[in-house]
Amino acid sequence: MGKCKLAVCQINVTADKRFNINNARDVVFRAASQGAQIVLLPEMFNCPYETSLFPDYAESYPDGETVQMLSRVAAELGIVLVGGSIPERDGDIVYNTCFVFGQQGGLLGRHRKMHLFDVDLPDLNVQESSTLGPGRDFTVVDAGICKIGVMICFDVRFPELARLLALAGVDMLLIPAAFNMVTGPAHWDLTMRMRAVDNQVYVAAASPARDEQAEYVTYGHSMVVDPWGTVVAQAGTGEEIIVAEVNLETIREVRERLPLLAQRRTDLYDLCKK
Ligand SMILES: O=C(O)CCC(=O)C(=O)O
Repeated sequence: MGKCKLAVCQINVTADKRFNINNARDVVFRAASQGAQIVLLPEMFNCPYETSLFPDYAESYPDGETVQMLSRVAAELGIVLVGGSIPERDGDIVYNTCFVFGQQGGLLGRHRKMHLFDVDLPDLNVQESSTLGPGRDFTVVDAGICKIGVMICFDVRFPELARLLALAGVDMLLIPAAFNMVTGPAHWDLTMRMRAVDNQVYVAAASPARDEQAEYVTYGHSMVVDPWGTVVAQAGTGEEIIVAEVNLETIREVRERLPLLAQRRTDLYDLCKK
């Protein structure tokens, strides 16, 4: 069973789309120079996280400048690039989409955020569905060295999705995300670690760096969690690359000693039968 190096890039995101694209490119180069074979970028890395701005920053596949950059950089560096997310326009609908490119620059997968972040909390009202449409497809990417399941931010709160991806055989859940100063301190570590423990997979989440002046202040603290739930790497709040080794043997060992997936009582779980 194999090992690989995963880099999670916590990057600055500004109102300047061109800056964001160039900065992401530079940071991915730095991550690859540290030996990373798989590189993960944050949610909405080419656009401030403001629902009203998503349509203005949106672009289409394959002609958009951000996706073109991601494909070129993946090929140039010979890495698997899990390109965070960007607003993607398809006809009349804008999606919150993660494009994954392979070592030759080809598209390996595309995840459109399934669960839109519509919440009304004290000090936080976000209605993604005011400008975005929800995705419908599960995204499992065969990256050669390992199988990757992709979820975007709020998707992580739905254990069903992570479980379906685990049952489909993924070794890691890669999550472009942008928690905030209300839900981040309360739930970021807990949720990421829980999805790893539930499913005995690696979990990595990439956040934009924190900008205190932004309308939506992101939490930061990008992290990598191993299948035992241990946080093996974690960023602070500024721009930072964290690198971790992913060891597929660790997944096998944890599952052998604590066989959660095998001990599920699927014979009892169908409530409709009662
Ligand atoms: O689930 C959360 O607390 C944050 C979700 C979020 O920020 C998002 O989905 O963009």
